[in-house]
Amino acid sequence: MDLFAEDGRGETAADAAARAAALRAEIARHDHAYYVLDAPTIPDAEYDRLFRELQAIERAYPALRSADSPTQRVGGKALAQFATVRHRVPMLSISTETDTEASGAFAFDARVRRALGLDEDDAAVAYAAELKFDGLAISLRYEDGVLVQAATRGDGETGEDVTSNVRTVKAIPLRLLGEAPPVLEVRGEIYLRRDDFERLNARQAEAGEKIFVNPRNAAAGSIRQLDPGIAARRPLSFYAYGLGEVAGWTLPATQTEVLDALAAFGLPVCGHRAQVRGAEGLAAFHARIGALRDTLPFDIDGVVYKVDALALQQQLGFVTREPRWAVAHKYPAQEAVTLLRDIEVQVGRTGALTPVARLEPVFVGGVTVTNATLHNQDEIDRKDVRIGDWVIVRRAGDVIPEVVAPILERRGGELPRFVLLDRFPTCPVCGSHVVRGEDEAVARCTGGLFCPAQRKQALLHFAGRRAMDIEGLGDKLVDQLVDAAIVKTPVDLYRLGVLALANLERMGEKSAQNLLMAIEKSRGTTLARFIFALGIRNVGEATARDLARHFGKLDALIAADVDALQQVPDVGPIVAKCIAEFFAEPHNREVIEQLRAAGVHWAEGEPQGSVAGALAGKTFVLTGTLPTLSRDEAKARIEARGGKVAGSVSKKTHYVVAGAEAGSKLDKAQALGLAILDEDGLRVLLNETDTNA
Ligand SMILES: NC(=O)c1ccc[n+]([C@@H]2O[C@H](COP(=O)([O-])OP(=O)(O)OC[C@H]3O[C@@H](n4cnc5c(N)ncnc54)[C@H](O)[C@@H]3O)[C@@H](O)[C@H]2O)c1
Ligand SMILES: [Zn+2]
Repeated sequence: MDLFAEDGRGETAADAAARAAALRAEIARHDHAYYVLDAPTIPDAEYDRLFRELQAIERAYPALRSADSPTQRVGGKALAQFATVRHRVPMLSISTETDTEASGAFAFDARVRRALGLDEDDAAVAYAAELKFDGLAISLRYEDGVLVQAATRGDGETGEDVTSNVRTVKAIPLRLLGEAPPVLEVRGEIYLRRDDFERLNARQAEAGEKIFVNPRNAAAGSIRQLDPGIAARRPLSFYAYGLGEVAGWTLPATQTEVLDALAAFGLPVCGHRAQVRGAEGLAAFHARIGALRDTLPFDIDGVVYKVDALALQQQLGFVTREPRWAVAHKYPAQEAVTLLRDIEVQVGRTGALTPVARLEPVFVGGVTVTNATLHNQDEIDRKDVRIGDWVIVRRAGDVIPEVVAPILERRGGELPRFVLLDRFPTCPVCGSHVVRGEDEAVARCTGGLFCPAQRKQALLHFAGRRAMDIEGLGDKLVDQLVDAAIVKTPVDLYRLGVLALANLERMGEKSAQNLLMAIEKSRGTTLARFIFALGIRNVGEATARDLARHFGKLDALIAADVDALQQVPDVGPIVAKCIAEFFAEPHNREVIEQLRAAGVHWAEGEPQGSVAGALAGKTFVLTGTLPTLSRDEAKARIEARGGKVAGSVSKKTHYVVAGAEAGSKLDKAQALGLAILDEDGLRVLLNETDTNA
């Protein structure tokens, strides 16, 4: 027989029963993922919607309200691996004011006043207003001032004994300050700061371990670790916000004084709290903290209002799982679900391609978000995000919105994996080909000389003192020239006239003339400088010099394959690949041709070939700082030619290479009358100075 047929609602009641059962099953699944596994699969806002729907059905059909409904109890469940702790004073949940606007404060105040039997003539109620920390509730039991036990909330009646993990949290005192009572149970929240969370996740990713969805789950996952050694390595924080069992202590009269007392015992109590009066006071606090929220170093999901007087709290009491004297007043959620419509890329100043998610617009963290970063291909693979997925988007603080994870249960059928290089074999900005090094997470546009996205960076490098040395062509000028589309590639510099410059802001005739002269002067250069000026990835000044010496002529370098390039001392497979890829891009070769046609020139030489063995049997000692070579570079060069580098000066030393601030080694070398070289002298010996360098 249909249980609900007799209430006259027939179909509807049966439907409601089916819907309630489905919701309970779904909520139970999410509770397990959230409270037991610390790995939710949907954002809290989504969960809250399901929960409220179930509450609404149960209100309409009270017969459906079963003891096992998630609406009737506090969420968690103890992990079997931990010993259980019976809470002598239950740890409850807090009801949530669904309205995120100021009116939420008025609704709560009205309920409190009604329950206390106050009318309009009665004075405003005093409240303690606090932050709602987004972490894990914990109960700390101090006996005679010593921490003896720490427990999670669990189902509110029994929690998990996590004492050894909690002992590793530095913010939690192991012994209270001052005259501590025989028994004092402190309730509070263990949380992770946002920066600590980012660092933790970066470390987890590097070690190939589980990535946490948000700081709350990371904090909960850390405290519910079976190995306290792991908890100890997680930088957890703590704030106290209330009391559990207390014995041998006269309670203060208000929540405000309770927190003052806890602070005096040496427990961390958050400074963002206030004692306020009436709904207006609550609403003002909500607004003030709302404006501050993004700048806080940790996540909050709202504020908590508590009736300040403990006597009034007692009078108000509890309903099922929640006290009547407190409420959580939330802010717009920092996580939301939306559809991932497409993945595009953004090309950075250095040519790095960053995948960007194009989203169905969604309101999250107080703004409408349409784009979110996906970081790089590795992240996309790790999260297994695909175009067409429903995804969780997170925007917390001032951080760029991020796609956290796809909701796999909502993936309709097979979606193709996203492979950046397949989708973008060429740069969307300039059409040059895109490569990704084996050792690199990042894909890059190879059109360094040509790509508009890389223009400013490329020009600044080209003009640099150690490259083409164009004096006066700095940041601001490059910005102006590029923004006004006067200069697109370095070739345009050699086509500049006074007229084009005259239109620029803050550019007098004198400085225009000077700049043109500097550009003119740079036409005559060396091959080594020119190669360096091209801005080939991983080709620094020293490598450019090696390449110039080894190949002698630019065309020989352009024609060299990866094997030929690796014949050059210090050029390994990665650098060789970067060079080959650069010259393989027709856009780059075009710009080089145009530069030569514009009169940029250098003396070409003969290839120097291998220089191995030239310094065989010679011993060097390095001291002080050389102008361009680091200690390691100098050593590598000497050794590449068969020489030896020793640590101390003796009669057997052949050469001492001395740079700035050389110490006692130089004195000793002088005393022994040894040959002393500066960097230029060393280069002569290394056969590095010829017309090309
Ligand atoms: N995404 C999911 O799958 C999923 C599943 C289950 C629960 N949830 C989320 O968990 C929350 C419900 O859990 P809940 O029952 O723990 O309620 P709650 O977290 O909303 O509120 C109660 C808790 O607030 C904390 N709190 C923070 N600051 C406080 C302060 N100043 N004073 C007192 N308490 C303070 C305490 O830890 C307390 O246990 C909801 O936000 C829900 O969305 C999400
Ligand atoms: Zn490009």
